[in-house]
Amino acid sequence: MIFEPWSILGVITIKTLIHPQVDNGFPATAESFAGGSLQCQCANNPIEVTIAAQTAHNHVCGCSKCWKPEGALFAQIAVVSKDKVSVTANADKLQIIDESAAIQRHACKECGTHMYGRIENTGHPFYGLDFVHTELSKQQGWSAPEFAAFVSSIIESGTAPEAMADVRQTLKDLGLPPYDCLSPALMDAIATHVAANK
Ligand SMILES: N[C@@H](CCC(=O)N[C@@H](CSCO)C(=O)NCC(=O)O)C(=O)O
Ligand SMILES: [Zn+2]
Ligand SMILES: [Zn+2]
Repeated sequence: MIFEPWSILGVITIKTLIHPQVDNGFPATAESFAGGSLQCQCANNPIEVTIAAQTAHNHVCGCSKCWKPEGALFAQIAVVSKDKVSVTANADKLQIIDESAAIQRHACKECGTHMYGRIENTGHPFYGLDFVHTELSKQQGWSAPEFAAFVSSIIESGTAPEAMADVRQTLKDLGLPPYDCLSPALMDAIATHVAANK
């Protein structure tokens, strides 16, 4: 949250900030968009990851594991088939943050930016999909965010529980329905996978 001095008649307005890519609205998905590249935040020799497809299920995520830019309350993250993801520059700078996590996040050793998250467990409902932060791309047209996931989890990273009503209302106003896990469509997909593998 920040205090903004654009008050009218001396009333100070408090705006809840979610993520720089959504705080002032966001462009719609470009239907003909077919991919682009992501760069880490190093000034020299940035890692480049090329994504040869449009992304899907873009969302803001409040979990403590997804990479967030400085000062953001949420991460913004989408999925794409892992077959469409390749490291095209400075791969030697990548390291896996936590090998035991379901989503293994490959991050820059120098600037800390997460470049892609990969699921190695072939039995995981989302095996085959990589998690990527399209805000790291100079191209425009990536799939637009659709919902907010793991909203209550921001409390784990220090947000006061009393702020949650404002956070949820801000997300609704932005057109990002808030959920405390994933969206109903993704939760249904997980449950369908579990049922099919009993
Ligand atoms: N309260 C926890 C939740 C973490 C969590 O379960 N995150 C999800 C979503 S990440 C992308 O949307 C998940 O699938 N995590 C698996 C993993 O990170 O390996 C917290 O905040 O940490
Ligand atoms: Zn870097
Ligand atoms: Zn997350």
